[in-house]
Amino acid sequence: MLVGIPKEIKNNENRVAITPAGVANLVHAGHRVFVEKSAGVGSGFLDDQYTVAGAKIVTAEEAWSVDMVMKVKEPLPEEYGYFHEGLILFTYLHLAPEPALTKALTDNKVVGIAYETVQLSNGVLPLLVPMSEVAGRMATQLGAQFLEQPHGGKGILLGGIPGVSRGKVVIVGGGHVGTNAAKVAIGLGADVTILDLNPERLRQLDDIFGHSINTLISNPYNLAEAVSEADLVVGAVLIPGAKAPKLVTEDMIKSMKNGSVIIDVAIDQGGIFETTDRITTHDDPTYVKHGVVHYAVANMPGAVPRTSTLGLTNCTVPYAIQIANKGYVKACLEDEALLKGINTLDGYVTFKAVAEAHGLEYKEAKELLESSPSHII
Ligand SMILES: NC(=O)C1=CN([C@@H]2O[C@H](COP(=O)(O)OP(=O)(O)OC[C@H]3O[C@@H](n4cnc5c(N)ncnc54)[C@H](O)[C@@H]3O)[C@@H](O)[C@H]2O)C=CC1
Ligand SMILES: CC(=O)C(=O)O
Repeated sequence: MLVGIPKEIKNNENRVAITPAGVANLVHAGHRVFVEKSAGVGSGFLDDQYTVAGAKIVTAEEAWSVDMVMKVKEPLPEEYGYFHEGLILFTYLHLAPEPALTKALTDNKVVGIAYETVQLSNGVLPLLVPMSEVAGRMATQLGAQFLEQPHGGKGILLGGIPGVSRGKVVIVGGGHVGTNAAKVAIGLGADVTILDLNPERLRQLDDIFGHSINTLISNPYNLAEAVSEADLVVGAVLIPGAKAPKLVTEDMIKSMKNGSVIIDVAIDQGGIFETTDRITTHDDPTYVKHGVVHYAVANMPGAVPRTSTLGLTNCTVPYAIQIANKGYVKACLEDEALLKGINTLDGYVTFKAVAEAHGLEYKEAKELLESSPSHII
């Protein structure tokens, strides 16, 4: 199979979908790899390293004229023109809040396999986890920074000092982002509260962190109370593949003190705060609404590309090799986790929550794959 790796074009997105080691693995398995010129530079990988590993350095157009494109972020409108029928696109897609991208993929009959919906039988999302680890740790780090007065915050140190109280961090959603945000917040000495809908998850968090955290079941009453007292709120809720629920209302934001900070990590799925009505960029990451600093960058790990590229590709490349070796039909029919990653196929939306988000017809990927000529042969 011919695999293409375009350079990412999103604002300050310096991750790349493959390392030279990943290229060597694909080449060793008998595949060809086209890497767009300078695609890896932001992550510290030079064209020469890719060449030595067996890749060919090409233009953007050539990197898209392949059987399978591996990317990091969802394609931007400038890239839709490269879509072609039967192209396998293996990347984060986040289609629920993206009607135009969903249409471009279905109109062009692209096989859209989304990293974020590949799901193991125990519910874990193996290709989202590494970036959630990064974004969760960054969320507290960034929150602490934006609480500093020169960055628009109320001017508090999350850990306090002897004789002065600690800052309050409220984390909504106790999954991978939430747990990693908590680790850093506890390390800084903050007063940490985690809300989750799932009591079993709260039990696990209690076992992990003990008395270093407070746990609260997530409901509008508890959320309103916790948010009103918080210095920093981290939005870390996920319903896989679906648009994020707007759990924190505008009134709750109004109840926060001026100079408080919210970090809406879940903005890639639309965000959980009613007031994060737009995505921000690493160039201009915050805006102030009702006196509260809002951060809503949808590619947070792009700011630490070296760590993120290594962490992401550790997990994505083994799946890419499966797809390249077997073809997507066989690979997805033989691996339930990968099958769940298919969001668009043969011109249809094949992920229920995405179809529901856009009012489009839903078709089961398995059915379409089983009736595909390459399966029948
Ligand atoms: N902005 C960015 O750059 C990045 C964003 N993300 C996003 O962060 C979000 C969270 O991801 P993960 O932590 O990996 O998901 P996860 O699945 O590990 O955790 C989500 C948690 O939310 C909980 N939850 C669901 N409904 C809830 C409710 N009503 N109230 C409270 N908790 C609720 C679940 O029980 C679960 O524990 C996702 O949207 C993900 O795509 C991840 C990485 C980077
Ligand atoms: C998960 C995601 O949106 C990211 O890593 O950018």
